[in-house]
Amino acid sequence: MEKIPAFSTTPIESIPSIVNEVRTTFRAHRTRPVEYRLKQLRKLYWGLKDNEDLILDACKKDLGKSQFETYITEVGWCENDIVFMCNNLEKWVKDESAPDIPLANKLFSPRIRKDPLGTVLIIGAYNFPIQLSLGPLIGAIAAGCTAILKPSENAPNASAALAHIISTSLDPSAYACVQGGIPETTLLLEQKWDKIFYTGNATVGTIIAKKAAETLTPVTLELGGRNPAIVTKGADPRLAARRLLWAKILNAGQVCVSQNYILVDREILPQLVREMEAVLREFYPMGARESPDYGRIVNKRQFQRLKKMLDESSGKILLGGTMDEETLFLEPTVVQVESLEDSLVKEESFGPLIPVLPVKDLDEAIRMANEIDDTPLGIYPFGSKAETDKVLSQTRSGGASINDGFFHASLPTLAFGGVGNSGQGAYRGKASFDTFTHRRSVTTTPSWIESMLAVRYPPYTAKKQEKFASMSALKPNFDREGNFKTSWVGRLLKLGAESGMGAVGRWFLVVLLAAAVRQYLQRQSRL
Ligand SMILES: NC(=O)c1ccc[n+]([C@@H]2O[C@H](COP(=O)([O-])OP(=O)(O)OC[C@H]3O[C@@H](n4cnc5c(N)ncnc54)[C@H](O)[C@@H]3O)[C@@H](O)[C@H]2O)c1
Ligand SMILES: CC1=C(/C=C/C(C)=C/C=C/C(C)=C/C=C/C=C(C)/C=C/C=C(C)/C=C/C=C(\C)C=O)C(C)(C)CCC1
Repeated sequence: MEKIPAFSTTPIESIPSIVNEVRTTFRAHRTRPVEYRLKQLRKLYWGLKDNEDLILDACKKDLGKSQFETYITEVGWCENDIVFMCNNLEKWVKDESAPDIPLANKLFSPRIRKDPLGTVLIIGAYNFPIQLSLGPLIGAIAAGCTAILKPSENAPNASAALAHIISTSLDPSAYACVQGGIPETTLLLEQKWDKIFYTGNATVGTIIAKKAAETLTPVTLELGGRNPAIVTKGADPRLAARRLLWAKILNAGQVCVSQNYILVDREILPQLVREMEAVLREFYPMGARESPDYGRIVNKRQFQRLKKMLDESSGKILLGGTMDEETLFLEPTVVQVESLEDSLVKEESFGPLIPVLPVKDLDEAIRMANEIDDTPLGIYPFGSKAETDKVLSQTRSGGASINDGFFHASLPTLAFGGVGNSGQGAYRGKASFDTFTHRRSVTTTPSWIESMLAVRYPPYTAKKQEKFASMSALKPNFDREGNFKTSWVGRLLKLGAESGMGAVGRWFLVVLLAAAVRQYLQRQSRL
């Protein structure tokens, strides 16, 4: 197996010229042909495949990630993403015919062309250092952009592995990896970009959005959130315990989309905790510390931040609570918390801390969730269909998994992104292509149509305006009170019902009535 190269920051003075080179390549239109893009994606696939061991080793060193987790969430994930892109790209790059065009305007062949945005900057985060860096890069390549990737310096081995894979697999004049932390990223942000794609915390997200605004650069922000899980009285406590624990022990809880706290109906709290205890024993029969499947906190800074959160909590530890700073081990820890002001609820933990807040009913749970964070990245209600529907209709979030912890985020081709505080924009699957693509509206005016277009030219006359209105004015189907207006034929056909479903119901009754009358008449004629 090849050794992971040592992490070394990219020399600051070289950054402007690296950016300049990829921008020049974009301007030379080299990355536009779909064949070029496919070739780069295929090469990246093999770059990953040939370096799987390197990546497994890097993720183990950076985050104590098990081989299984690195495979399903990082290397296997990205390989599949590339194959999916390659299988669909030729279909997606094609012009789309524009929707909602009146028949006469079809003569101008209105269509949507898919243009690459240009030269883009991708800034990755440490917790899924491969997936969160390569996922957007795969989208950028597919869209025909050139790109600079800046992986997180807080996963230094993964950053070095990525730099190696990118420099040996991809066209170096179009794609480059800049390694480093704040000074390097700050200088990168000084350059002109056509899009910045950032994954990480909201404080830095704000810095990036402000900097991008100076040059009207579009941004995608994949941020965090205080994601609630809600467990109602009607939920199955065993199922909720199993699913929510899995969502919090993956990557030792360093998952943007896992639940930050659980609102649980007071009545079933003891059952839920009992089930959690049993599930943890099943997952880790020798304890989490001894398990080769359980990861570690990324570094001392994050470890101390998590320890402080736990120390400052006035909650009661129900399960777990052990830790070891030397090895960055933090046990999955369930804490019963009574206040929304508690340190474990006020901030995103981004670690294996699991505060549970007892609530009196679903209404209280929804009210609390909206008070804590009204636009989290995900929401996870467990309960009956009526209860989970109610949660969806009275909250907002980037995504949601009903009766599960972040299942929606484990589907690789489902668009993924936040809303409000948890971010803007989305990617994965086709959305990764779309997020780096400009949908350019294009028409072609045929020469032979000129005489018909004369109506648009001066001198303007009332007759011309009348003609134009007769061709283009749409008739409203609503009155001055804002009510829907149907013609008498429509009203007759709908048998006076307000809605389509109402009309179906009325027609059904008419048919039933007619059948009954017919049967009655037949019986009468037989007598
Ligand atoms: N929505 C998502 O997909 C997603 C994924 C992962 C993490 N997150 C969120 O990110 C947070 C954790 O990640 P993090 O931010 O601690 O990761 P991090 O420390 O890896 O930082 C993220 C990136 O920001 C850069 N950065 C840091 N300070 C900067 C500055 N001053 N200027 C410019 N760039 C700077 C880093 O170099 C890094 O590349 C959590 O809130 C988590 O929920 C969101
Ligand atoms: C199809 C059949 C079946 C179905 C089987 C199914 C659906 C199995 C599903 C297994 C799953 C979902 C495994 C889970 C994998 C988890 C993954 C990939 C996690 C990913 C996590 C990610 C990407 C985290 C991201 C974090 C971010 C972005 C921020 O930090 C049967 C078996 C039911 C019947 C036969 C047919």
